[in-house]
Amino acid sequence: MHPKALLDSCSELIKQVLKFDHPADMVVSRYFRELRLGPRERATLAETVYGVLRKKNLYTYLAQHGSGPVERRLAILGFAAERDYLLSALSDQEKDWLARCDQVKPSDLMELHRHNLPQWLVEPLKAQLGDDFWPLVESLNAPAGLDLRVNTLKDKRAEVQKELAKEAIKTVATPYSPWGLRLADKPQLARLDAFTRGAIEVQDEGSQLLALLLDAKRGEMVVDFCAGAGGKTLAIGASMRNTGRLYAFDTSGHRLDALKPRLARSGLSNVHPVAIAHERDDRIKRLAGKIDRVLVDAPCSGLGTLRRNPDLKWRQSPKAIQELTAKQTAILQSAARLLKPGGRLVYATCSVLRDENEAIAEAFSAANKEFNVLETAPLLSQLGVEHAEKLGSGPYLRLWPYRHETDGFFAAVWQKAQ
Ligand SMILES: C[S@@+](CC[C@H](N)C(=O)[O-])C[C@H]1O[C@@H](n2cnc3c(N)ncnc32)[C@H](O)[C@@H]1O
Repeated sequence: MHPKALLDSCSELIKQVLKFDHPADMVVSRYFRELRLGPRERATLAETVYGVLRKKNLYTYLAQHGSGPVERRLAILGFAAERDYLLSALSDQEKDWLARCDQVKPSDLMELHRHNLPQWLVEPLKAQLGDDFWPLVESLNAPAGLDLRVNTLKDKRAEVQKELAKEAIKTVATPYSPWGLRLADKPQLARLDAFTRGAIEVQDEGSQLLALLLDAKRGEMVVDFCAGAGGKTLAIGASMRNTGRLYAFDTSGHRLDALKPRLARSGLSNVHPVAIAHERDDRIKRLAGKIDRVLVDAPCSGLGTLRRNPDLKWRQSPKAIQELTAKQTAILQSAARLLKPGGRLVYATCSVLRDENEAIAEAFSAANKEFNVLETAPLLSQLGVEHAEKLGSGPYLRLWPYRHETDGFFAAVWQKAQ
């Protein structure tokens, strides 16, 4: 594609994404379906759009000056390709403006243009993180790597690693999860035999650790309360060695449908997907007091996944967080009713906000004296995780992209009294 046409496409896609009426990944995929593009052009388009979302405050500030439609100026600033290629698409006036933008130093900028966050997010993060605010911001504004989870029902991690190496795919074992492989690049995975036979799934190491914390065992009755497309369900089913019964609940039948092909590949037959109307659905009530382990991977702001979903910081709001916390509290309370005496409850989110994490866990503990908090670090050590003490914050699991190279995650674990 000619650079001028590619830059025009970038501007058009940025215009669509910045309406924020749909998630960015959905808008990008729809655009790709409509236009016939090669893989390199797709990569440039997607990286340009994501780059603009990551640095929206800075680029909007720089784009105040210059000429032409603002989306075009944003596309020029974020254009994810060689500089010479970009310059060949620009007018002389645009080249001059870009040269002036290049001369702006970080020290000339206001804080807002350096952290690229909405103001409502800055105060809670600074209060929580202190000096770690800037390392967190930098890590959230960088692209994420790619992790795989090896399905240990099918193969051992070391064997899959060798198999991938034969396909020239370099990986290293993830430092904490015993099931994980971290990829050096982003190869096409769907064509690999390891993928089609269900030996690997894409899953961030942090997500793997949440499933590990449930420690589901052979023959147990287990519920994944907010199973979605089943990323964690698959890991839990494998740790149950395909025995017992694993209910995958979700209010979205559409998401549960996406679990089905993954289940077929995984070789699991102990998983029972159930679309529920809400967290007080009668089908859940029938299971009250009968379940050994329950995972609540709660609907949340997703602010721990900004490396992958940078649009979320612009699509969330204090009001949305308030509504989410009410929902999280209600779901956790209903899910807890499922547990047998002695059973384990895990509450998890991919948010970095205290309100969605510690605050929910503390309120639950205060209102439910029969549930005792278990410290996550010793639990993970017992499960073979090395340096698990680095993953804890008080009794809870807290993962941060700048410390652990995972998305931002939280988990609290309780045991119901006998
Ligand atoms: C964080 S996502 C789950 C991701 C999934 N566990 C995974 O590992 O891929 C949260 C899920 O909660 C579901 N959800 C929202 N409200 C719910 C409710 N009241 N009861 C059960 N699930 C709910 C959403 O549809 C969404 O799929």
